Amino acid sequence: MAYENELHLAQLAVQRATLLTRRVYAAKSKGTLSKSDASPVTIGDFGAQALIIAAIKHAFPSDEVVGEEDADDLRTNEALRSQIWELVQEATLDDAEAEAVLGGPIKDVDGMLTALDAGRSAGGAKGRIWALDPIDGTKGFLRGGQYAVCLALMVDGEVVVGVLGCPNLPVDDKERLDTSIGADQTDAEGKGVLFSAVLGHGATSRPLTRGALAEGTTIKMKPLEDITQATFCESVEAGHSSHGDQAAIAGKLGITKESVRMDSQAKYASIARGAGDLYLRLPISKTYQEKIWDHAAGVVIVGEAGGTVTDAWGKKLDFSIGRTLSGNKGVVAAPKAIHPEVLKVVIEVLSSK
Ligand SMILES: Nc1ncnc2c1ncn2[C@@H]1O[C@H](COP(=O)(O)O)[C@@H](O)[C@H]1OP(=O)(O)O
Ligand SMILES: [Mg+2]
Repeated sequence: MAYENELHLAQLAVQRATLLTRRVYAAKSKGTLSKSDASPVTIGDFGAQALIIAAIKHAFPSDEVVGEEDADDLRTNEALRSQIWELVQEATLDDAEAEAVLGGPIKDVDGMLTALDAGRSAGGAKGRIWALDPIDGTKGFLRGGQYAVCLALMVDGEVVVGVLGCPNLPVDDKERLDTSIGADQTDAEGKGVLFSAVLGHGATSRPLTRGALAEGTTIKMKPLEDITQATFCESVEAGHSSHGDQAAIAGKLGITKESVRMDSQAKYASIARGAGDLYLRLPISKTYQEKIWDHAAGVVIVGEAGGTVTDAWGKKLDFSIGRTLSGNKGVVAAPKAIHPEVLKVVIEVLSSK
């Protein structure tokens, strides 16, 4: 299979980093996250980004990375730096082979800072560039709801590999799909899902483990014969997409079920495995540009599970422009067969404003 080594590296790197974020949340819940006064999101973000970039640079030294964070804050904040260094050192997988693929633990503090700083790529249309969001859905992370550790590889501007670590999604998609799953979160095994896809080679999911990867299962979007029976996903945050426009679109499509609101790219993952059908993200701000790391992994996973993802005007999401999706507005994700019908209504609603 194409990109087999990249996929394996990405899966293990995301798994190791996701476990770190879960440990941060557990420490926050227990009140033992006291060393610096930084928010748990900041701590998790830095730790996860350092771990993932260190692994990428070990395996593919000349690849670039577009990451959300850099090391500036850590260079000036000693308490934060040592807290994150401690966490990063402890974050090893329980499997020597997996650790060897990742290059083992980061060697020293400088190595951690160098890894963080390697996320400054400007992106673009040429070469191999990874897009990384160490904690997507920060609000979800803080409320013990959905969040995701997101990593994708783009080659010449096209997303070819995507991996999402969703530690608070139920392993069994028949379980309820809501946002109150992580309230009693620990870093114990038995919760969470790792999703992945390679362009042209399908999408899979597997339970999140602490060691070697669990066996993967192919995922597919739910075949939807009657659009009025659809379940649509949207952001929890009303400031991130227009709940009003999305309700109007659902109404025009004859959808009567209430939307499922969740944070992060867990929405892409959920519809890809058939726990929901549509994802609507209608722009609310005229100026906000979506970031590539907020969509790259989710888009290839939905595409490989039988879906189509475009922006709100039907354009393909263009990951080749730089760090943002400056050529696009909004997101419409749906099973291939019904995407045109959904898009028609989206455009009607947007045009009538
Ligand atoms: N005005 C906005 N419109 C759309 N997305 C936004 C906006 N402001 C922030 N975001 C991004 O939405 C993502 C979360 O989306 P969701 O609501 O689906 O969980 C975050 O990565 C967040 O970026 P940031 O992390 O820079 O705040
Ligand atoms: Mg994000």
